Amino acid sequence: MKTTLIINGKELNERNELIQTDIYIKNGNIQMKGQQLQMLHLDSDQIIDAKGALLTPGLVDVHVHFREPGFTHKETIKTGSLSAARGGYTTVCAMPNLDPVPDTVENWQAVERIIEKDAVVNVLQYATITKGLRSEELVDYKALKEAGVFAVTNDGVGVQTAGTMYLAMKEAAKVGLPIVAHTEDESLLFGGCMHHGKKSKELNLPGIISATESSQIARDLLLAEETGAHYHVCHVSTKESVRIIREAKQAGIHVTCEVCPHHLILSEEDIPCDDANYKMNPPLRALDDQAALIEGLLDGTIDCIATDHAPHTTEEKSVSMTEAPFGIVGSETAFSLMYTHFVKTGRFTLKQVVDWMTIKPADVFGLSCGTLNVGSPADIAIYQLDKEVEINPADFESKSINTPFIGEKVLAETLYTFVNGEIVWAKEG
Ligand SMILES: NC(=O)N[C@@H](CC(=O)O)C(=O)O
Ligand SMILES: [Zn+2]
Ligand SMILES: [Zn+2]
Repeated sequence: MKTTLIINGKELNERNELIQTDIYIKNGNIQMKGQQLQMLHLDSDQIIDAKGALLTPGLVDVHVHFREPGFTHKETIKTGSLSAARGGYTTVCAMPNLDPVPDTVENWQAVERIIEKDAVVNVLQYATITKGLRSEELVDYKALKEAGVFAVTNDGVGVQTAGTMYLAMKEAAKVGLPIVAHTEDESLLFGGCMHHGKKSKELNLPGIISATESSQIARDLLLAEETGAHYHVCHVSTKESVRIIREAKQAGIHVTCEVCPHHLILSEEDIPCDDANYKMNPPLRALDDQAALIEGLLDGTIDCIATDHAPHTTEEKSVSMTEAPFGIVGSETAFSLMYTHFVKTGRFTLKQVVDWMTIKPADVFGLSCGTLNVGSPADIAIYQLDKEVEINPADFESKSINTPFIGEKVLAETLYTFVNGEIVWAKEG
């Protein structure tokens, strides 16, 4: 195993100050941290000069779609994990809307084997809440938990019946599995492809009302209260969702939630025309929703930031929003976009953004990652904060390029990503 010395890095302290830091990596762990470690003449196989760049814990993304097995023309575990690495992510949680669906120990272990073989970052694979993602039969939570599953979700579809969700929470709670929910009441969908509001009227496209999401969260919060389950809400997008989650937290219900960079940065007003690269589920909402998400992060109602990296082919995305699949890629641009839009503009501190993308998501599921503490695995991202680069699909590691942010100039470029002390991604040159 290699030993590595990273010199001339800058690490954030608790007061959001950048402190000169060197990191010495041995046996895959952070062995030592401090200033002028070079003076100690440690034995090191390689020295990486960070040249004043930012060192953060490797980012943690609790919501990605890697499409393998089943949809490998969109992404694979290999390309998805490389894409995560390029964004500075070192631990990601992969959604189970796959084929075959990981709804049994056997199917879940089959995905695990591909992860073991191909993933360049740590990938935790979700199992499902129900068989085949249908709101009918529960999966065997006890067997899945014993096999090593950390949480279950039907992401991509909502659990449509309250009875199924109630039983799922009751059974999952017994074995300590969090229920992670994509909340969408299909009876309130009415064929919508974007937020029901100003823009859907302007473009004359069918809208999705906010209650399609929030009413199912309301139902589930009460079921979580009843059952004591840990209930985590995916990609919160409406002001009503934020409000009821805030109230639920105050009432002591065990609820956590995530928000995506695109819902923080964009609103329906930013959709220029019928362009499917602006189509994702949940959709870009109104300006007051966007404001509520930002406020929700700031007051702790929203726990963390997750990308919902959802690759689809260019062909699938070159049709009308009414026809195209929902979803945009996000792993490679998340940190740069958050830094550029929120830190550079003074709306969030760098420390807040880093925490929401590292230790906070790790804490939601009790994962032992997301820090640069001595003794922890050397999962590290190095970012050059001050250089502007254009988001260019030619640079993407992902198989897919479906994002509305192409062509945007952003700061905070990833220079290196380390997982267990090994470089898994490095900027060329
Ligand atoms: N977010 C999306 O718009 N799409 C996701 C499914 C999901 O996360 O709901 C996908 O799998 O493509
Ligand atoms: Zn979803
Ligand atoms: Zn998703």
